[in-house]
Amino acid sequence: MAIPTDEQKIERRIVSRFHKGISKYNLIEEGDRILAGISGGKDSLCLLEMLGRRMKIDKPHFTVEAVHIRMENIKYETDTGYLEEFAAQYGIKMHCLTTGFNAHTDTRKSPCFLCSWNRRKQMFMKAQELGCNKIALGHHMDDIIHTAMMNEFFQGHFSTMPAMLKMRKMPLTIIRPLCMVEESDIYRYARYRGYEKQVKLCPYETNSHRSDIRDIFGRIEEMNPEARYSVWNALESEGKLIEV
Ligand SMILES: Nc1ncnc2c1ncn2[C@@H]1O[C@H](COP(=O)(O)OP(=O)(O)OP(=O)(O)O)[C@@H](O)[C@H]1O
Repeated sequence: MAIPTDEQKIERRIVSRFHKGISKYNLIEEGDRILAGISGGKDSLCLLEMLGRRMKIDKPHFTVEAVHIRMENIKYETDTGYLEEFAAQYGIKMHCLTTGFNAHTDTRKSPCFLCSWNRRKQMFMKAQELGCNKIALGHHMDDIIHTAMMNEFFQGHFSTMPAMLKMRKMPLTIIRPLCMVEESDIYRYARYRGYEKQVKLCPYETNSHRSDIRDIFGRIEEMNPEARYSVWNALESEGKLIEV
């Protein structure tokens, strides 16, 4: 039997962790209509590829459409043609929407907050217009762990972005199917697969706390390579990964 290449090993690990996350947290059910949020970065492209491939497997039967949202007041140079073609490979329709916000109308809120709030709002509206019951986001295991650390150290509570979150006020559920996939695998897989890097020119993009936490957690993992599983188990045993 042929020895698997490094690319094949990473691919197998991503596919297996993607399936594990879906079944463990029951993220996809028969008849689901999923809208995937695609920024154009490696994580959401990987999400789209995995959903597209999973969709071809017989059970559960579900459908996927994708949405890419641009802010008219932010100089984002995403190649929408590339995103549409990428999605089309898997038989997925990509909707490209443009919206905007005025950072001067509410100076109490940061531009990042306003941008992400508006993006979410557009995503919810599009999902409802398309009759989707779920929205899939490309956050992976590292995002979920770093968020837990940020919430603990800066907000004073033990919580994170859950793998599944049922919205209370609308018939929508947010799912994070890459929740058990590690960022380093996505990073290497994206390079092997030649995912086109999108140019982000956000004038507000400074997320120093998050990148500091990433560095600190990297140090912790050098001390204990099992640290991520420890944090994950703590989140799971405290019921923080599913909100229904
Ligand atoms: N402009 C956008 N349009 C649609 N969905 C988006 C957009 N920006 C972000 N998202 C969704 O929100 C998730 C988290 O966004 P964030 O900006 O934190 O991404 P990220 O960690 O840089 O990942 P990615 O590599 O996918 O850009 C993305 O994976 C994607 O599912």
